[in-house]
Amino acid sequence: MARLDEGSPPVSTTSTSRILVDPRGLRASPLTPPVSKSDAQRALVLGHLTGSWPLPSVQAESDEDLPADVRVLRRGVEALRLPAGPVRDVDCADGGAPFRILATQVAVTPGAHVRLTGTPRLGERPHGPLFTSLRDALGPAGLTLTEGSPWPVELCAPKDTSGVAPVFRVPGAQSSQYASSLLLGCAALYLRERRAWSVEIEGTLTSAGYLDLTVTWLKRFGFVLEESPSRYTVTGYVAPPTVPSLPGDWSSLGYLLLIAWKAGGTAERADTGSAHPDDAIVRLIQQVGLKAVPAGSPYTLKVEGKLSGGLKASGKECPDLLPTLAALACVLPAPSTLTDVGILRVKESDRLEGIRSLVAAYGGTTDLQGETLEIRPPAAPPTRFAMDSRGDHRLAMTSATLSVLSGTPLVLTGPECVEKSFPGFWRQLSRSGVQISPES
Ligand SMILES: O=C(O)C1=C[C@@H](OP(=O)(O)O)[C@@H](O)[C@H](O)C1
Ligand SMILES: C=C(OP(=O)(O)O)C(=O)O
Repeated sequence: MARLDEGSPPVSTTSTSRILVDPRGLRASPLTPPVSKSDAQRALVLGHLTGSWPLPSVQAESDEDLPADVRVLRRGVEALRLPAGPVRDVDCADGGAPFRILATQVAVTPGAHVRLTGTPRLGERPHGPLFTSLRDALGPAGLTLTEGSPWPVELCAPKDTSGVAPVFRVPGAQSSQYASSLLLGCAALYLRERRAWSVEIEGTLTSAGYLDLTVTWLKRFGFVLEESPSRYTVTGYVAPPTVPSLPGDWSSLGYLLLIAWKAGGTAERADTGSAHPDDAIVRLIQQVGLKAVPAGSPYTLKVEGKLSGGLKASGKECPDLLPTLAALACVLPAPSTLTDVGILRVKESDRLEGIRSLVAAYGGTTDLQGETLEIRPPAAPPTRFAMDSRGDHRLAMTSATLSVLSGTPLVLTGPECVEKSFPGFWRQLSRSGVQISPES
């Protein structure tokens, strides 16, 4: 598979449609995020493995608000639930976590034969260490995994894995999704074989909070684990009394809390006990004078305060919040610093390059030293700015958030990509009085 190296050219946009985002008539209103795709993906796999299918909490979501990545994962699991037979095709679209999670689930489903495909961009994101880990552990039992260029990725699962050593080894750099995917595989293998299966992580784990989220979901569904910093072992299972429900998405709440602050509104479905890494937004905005406080109704927050100083945040802790925080950095009175930004290069687009382009489009400047990006806001905001989403949902929503925070109209190319994690984003923005219109 092609590798993404530093300096790869920006990915061209997948859509040429353009909208004008005009934030000059803001009004206070309640804003609602979609269900969290990271939580829903884990819950869907675990519901499938433990007999909760269809998963009630995903069924309860309206179809139009269900993130595309959740639909991808659900389709993949449905293919695995069909009787063994012909090869099944599953299109993973642009979903990194769905693709990586499904690859392992196919590999651990006895006799499954699945061809996974996706966008060109998904194909060039790194997956090799996960494939190597699967081949090393399950190859001796008969797993075959073949890669096209880049698609399809075709897996043929062994019928019996009871004779192999019960451990997956995987590097922690590049993506936590490898380890999360393999740990969900351990849950499947534990249930089938009733023997402990482990994931061993080599080196430092990036985005560690997402593996913690996987562990939390395994426990919610009744799995027993032994944990050390580099080894996670599934050792037991006791069915819980009820099937856990799903929280709202903290990555989406990142945009909505900032928009709610500017518009004087509220953000709903904000469960601070959800264990999602992006709930860090509540703590991080305190650095610049903002405070998220309960707004009366359950799980509802409003944001109070006046902007001051600059921000510091790390891509190791909350990679998906960095674009949002970069938008906030553009309207702060002092420079901000984002550290460990290298991971952003291998997301749905080269987000490091995307953030730098957005800051430049808004008139600010950036300075990249190694893995540290300094963002300096412009002395005076532009009267209007333009941005191309490059097919990346977070760049689209981040650009719109900057438009709202600064009161500056935005011409955005490629707005449809929000579908991946937050299909109702433009509807929510309209509720805050933002005018969205086609731009020719
Ligand atoms: O496991 C997950 O659900 C995710 C893990 C993170 O990816 P990496 O671990 O590749 O940084 C995050 O960026 C992604 O949006 C979702
Ligand atoms: C990186 C993301 O997702 P994934 O890796 O699942 O494509 C994201 O949603 O920002």
